[in-house]
Amino acid sequence: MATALAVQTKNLCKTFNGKEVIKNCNMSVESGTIYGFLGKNGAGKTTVFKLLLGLLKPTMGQATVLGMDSVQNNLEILKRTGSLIETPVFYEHLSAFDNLQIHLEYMNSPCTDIKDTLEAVGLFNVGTQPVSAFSLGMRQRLGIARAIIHRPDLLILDEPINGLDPVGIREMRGLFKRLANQEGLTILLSSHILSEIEQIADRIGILAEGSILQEISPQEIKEKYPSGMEDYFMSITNGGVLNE
Ligand SMILES: Nc1ncnc2c1ncn2[C@@H]1O[C@H](COP(=O)(O)OP(=O)(O)OP(=O)(O)O)[C@@H](O)[C@H]1O
Repeated sequence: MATALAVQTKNLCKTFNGKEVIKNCNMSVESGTIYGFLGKNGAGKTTVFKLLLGLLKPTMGQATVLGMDSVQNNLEILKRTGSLIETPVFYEHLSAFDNLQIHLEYMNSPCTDIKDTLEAVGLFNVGTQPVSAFSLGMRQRLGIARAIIHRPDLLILDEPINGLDPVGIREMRGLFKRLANQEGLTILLSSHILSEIEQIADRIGILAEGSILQEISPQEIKEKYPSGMEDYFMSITNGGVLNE
């Protein structure tokens, strides 16, 4: 039986000012799985995320997200997707609760369990304190809460564990796994923390200079590189040669 794909790109290309940043990028993300997106700084991960969300238009090629074309159906895609891209922006003078409420109104979502969502991301007892008083990690947690609160089908998270302490990283890992395994969400996330991607991802995509070099499971990496993810990453992004 064919597996449903939540995300598929075909020869996706994006050029900025004559510079080809995304080049014939072909990726496939199966529904209900966690896909870890790896690549060096500047490889193009955030650009791919923006193309999937319809926030950028491809120069060539196509992205299909939840069965829809990223350009023609970008509003519908945005409705059914939760995302955390770059530094999240909030209404600074308002509380976490109020920020989420405004987001729900904007998304026209019937969801009302704001308190539960705040608890799920570990924002207990933040009460009426304004977001301007939040630490970096608290802002990241609120960004994740905003991405999940309207019950999306797809989560696109750009470096979601940035700024989180070890407890927060473990909590978010548990949350993402629960959302994928129990609620069937598809999660596409990037991180530079290889061990985190290894622990959480069902499948890993390696982006280098705008193209997908390989899509592979953590299990396959373990078999091919018993020395670990770091050696795998160094080798694959260095043309198959290990950088000593
Ligand atoms: N709006 C833009 N205009 C011009 N160049 C851009 C624009 N957005 C991204 N780029 C360039 O595209 C390349 C890829 O950037 P991108 O942010 O997608 O990489 P990344 O893989 O997410 O990097 P990092 O891991 O450092 O976050 C970089 O060279 C960047 O300078």
